[in-house]
Amino acid sequence: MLINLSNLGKRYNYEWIFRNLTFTFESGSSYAILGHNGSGKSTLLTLIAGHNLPSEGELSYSLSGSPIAPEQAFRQLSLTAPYLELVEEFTLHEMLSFHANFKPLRHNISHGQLIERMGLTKARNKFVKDFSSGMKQRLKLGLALYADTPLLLLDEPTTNLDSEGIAWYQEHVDLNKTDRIVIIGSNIEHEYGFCEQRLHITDFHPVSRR
Ligand SMILES: Nc1ncnc2c1ncn2[C@@H]1O[C@H](COP(=O)(O)OP(=O)(O)OP(=O)(O)O)[C@@H](O)[C@H]1O
Repeated sequence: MLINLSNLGKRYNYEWIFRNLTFTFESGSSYAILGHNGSGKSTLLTLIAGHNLPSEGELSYSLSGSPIAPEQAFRQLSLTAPYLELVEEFTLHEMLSFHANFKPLRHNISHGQLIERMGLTKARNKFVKDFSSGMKQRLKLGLALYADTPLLLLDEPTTNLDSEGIAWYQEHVDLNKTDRIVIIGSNIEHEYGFCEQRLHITDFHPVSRR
C-alpha cells in the first residue's frame, strides 16, 4: 500500500493546524507522528483514516499499484484512538464475532486464539462495559493489530496500560507490523521507539505557531 499526502493542510475555523504537508507512507515501514499536546497528531491520523477532510491539498491511496477511492479507504485500515468507543453491551466473545464481520482476522487466527493473545481468556463471557480501562485498551489494540488490513493507525496506543500491558503492546505490534503501513500518533517513546520513520507535525505548523 502507498499513501501520498500532497501539500496537505487542515484548518479549524480560522486556525491552521498544519499546512504544506507532503509525505509518502509505504508498506513495510513504521512511522511515528510526533509533536506536543495539541500539535495536530490526532488530526492528521483522522485525515489519513478518512474520518476528517483536508482543508487544502490532496491525500491519495493505492494498493498493489491500483488507486483506492478515498471513500473506500476505510476497508483497508484498522484504527485505535482514545476517542473511539467499544460496543459495551457485547460480551468479549460477541464483540469479536461482530467485529470480524467487517474486519476478518490476520493469518486466519480463531477468536479463541485472539482472546488468548490479548490475555483476556478469563473475560471471554464478560460484558465489555464491565472491563477495566486497561482491559478495554487491550481489546481495542487486539482488534486493530490482528485485523487483516494493510494500514494500521494507532493513536496513543498505551493509554490506560500498565507496564505489563505496555510490554504486551510492544510484543504484539512487533508481531503484526510486517508488510503493513504502521502509523503511531504519540509523544511517548515506548509507544513509537520501533518506528524507523519519524514525522514531526510541528515542522508543518504555520510560522506564527512555531
Ligand atoms: N473539531 C475540532 N474543532 C476545532 N478545533 C479542533 C478540533 N479538533 C481538534 N482541534 C484543535 O486542533 C489542534 C490539534 O488537536 P489534535 O487533537 O490533533 O492534537 P494532538 O497532537 O493529537 O494532541 P494530544 O497529544 O493532546 O492528543 C488543537 O488546537 C485542537 O484544539
